[in-house]
Amino acid sequence: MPDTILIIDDEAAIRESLAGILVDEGFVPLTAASAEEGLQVLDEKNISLILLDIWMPGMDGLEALRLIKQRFSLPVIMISGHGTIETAVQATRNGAFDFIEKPLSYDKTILSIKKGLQLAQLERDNQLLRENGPAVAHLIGNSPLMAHLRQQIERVAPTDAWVLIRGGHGTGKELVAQTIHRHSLRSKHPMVAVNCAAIPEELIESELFGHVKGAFTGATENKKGKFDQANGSTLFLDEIGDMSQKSQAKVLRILQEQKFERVGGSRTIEVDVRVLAATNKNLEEEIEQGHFRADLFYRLNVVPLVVPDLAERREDIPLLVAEFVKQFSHKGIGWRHFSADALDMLQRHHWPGNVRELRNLVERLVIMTPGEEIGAEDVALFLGNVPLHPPPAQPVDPMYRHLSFKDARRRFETDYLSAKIEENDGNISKTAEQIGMERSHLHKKVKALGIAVK
Ligand SMILES: Nc1ncnc2c1ncn2[C@@H]1O[C@H](COP(=O)(O)OP(=O)(O)OP(=O)(O)O)[C@@H](O)[C@H]1O
Repeated sequence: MPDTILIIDDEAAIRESLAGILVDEGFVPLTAASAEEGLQVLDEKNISLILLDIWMPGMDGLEALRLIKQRFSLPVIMISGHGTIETAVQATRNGAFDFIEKPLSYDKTILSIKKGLQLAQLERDNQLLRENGPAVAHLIGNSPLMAHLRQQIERVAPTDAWVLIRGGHGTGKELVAQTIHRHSLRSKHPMVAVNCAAIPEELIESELFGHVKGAFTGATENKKGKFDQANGSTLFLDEIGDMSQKSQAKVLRILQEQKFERVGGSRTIEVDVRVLAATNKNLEEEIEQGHFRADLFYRLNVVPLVVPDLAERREDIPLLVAEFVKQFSHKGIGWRHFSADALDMLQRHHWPGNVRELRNLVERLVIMTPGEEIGAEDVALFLGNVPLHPPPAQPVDPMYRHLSFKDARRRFETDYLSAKIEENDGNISKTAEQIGMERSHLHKKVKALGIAVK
């Protein structure tokens, strides 16, 4: 989408010639004949950069620059016919990005505009990276379900299709969205994420679409929404099932026309945004109950992705544990290692909170276990009394398969006691003590079973 550049200059000839140059270079020019008019345009339009004359009747360029910088973070290039070093220094101090002199050189002006736009984009990206936290993790897991999901991601990522990601809490829906974005043509800008469930219903619209000053109590300034921030990039709408009907209607319109209006505003804003949406709600049920728009659901669900519950891909648990141990060790905790029994126990847990629950548990264990090895006892301590997924039933040992219960028991007792007595070199007292049995009782058993003692 082309950048819109605002030219504020009282000389009509300058405005016209600059506008012509800008059109030739693929920008959209807007013009204002005074600082006051320029400030008005800024309130109403989505401007990427300003060319601002210094000497104008009424409010001069330096004062306008001060007001603009207070309210917007936009690159401003000052232009002047009577440039002096002092005014240039003053303008830079007030936050001007560059200073060019009349008569304007075509090349210099375009170069300065391009640099200013690049810098603004870098600043926006940095801001988003700061807001969205550290670098994105990789999707771990080799189970057939994860391999299938990865294939689907690879197929859909480079297209511009909107995607609905479904799955339980903490299964990794946001990570899937990040992975799609990272493999998309929009990946040079950060993805913008919004958790619709975390924002009070009355503020969702303003958060997503922005608002104009005075739209509601507390709206003291014009504010850009997440759709503006994500222009040219990807917007991740988490918990889309929690969005109000009004917001759903607006999102549907963006999907169809890439247009929306700010809260309280009448101007239509065009954006180029790809939306990835996620939900753990049953949207079909929400539609039936009249809470979710069927048309939005069908438009979003063109490429449905389902992130499986962790309990459906237990084979991924050892890999995930290894990855999380690595992440936490980097935080200065030191290396830990999970014993085979501990991993087995983790694989039998039912994980209602999915990967997030596993990650939190590994973090707690890594911090709280003093030794290097984390054993099944440590895991049991932290998992508490939560019922474990029962281990799959083992087939009956062929040795007992055709015996009655009584004979199988006799066979087991004979084998077990013979082995234990041999281990203790035929010493009945030592054996009884080791296996927790009365000595006299063991004697009777040995006799009854006909075990030969050396
Ligand atoms: N396959 C995976 N590989 C590595 N880490 C994962 C994986 N899946 C999830 N995680 C991690 O688990 C945590 C939860 O994942 P995420 O936030 O993506 O889940 P979600 O489904 O969006 O959760 P919610 O439903 O609560 O919004 C994050 O720290 C994420 O990095």
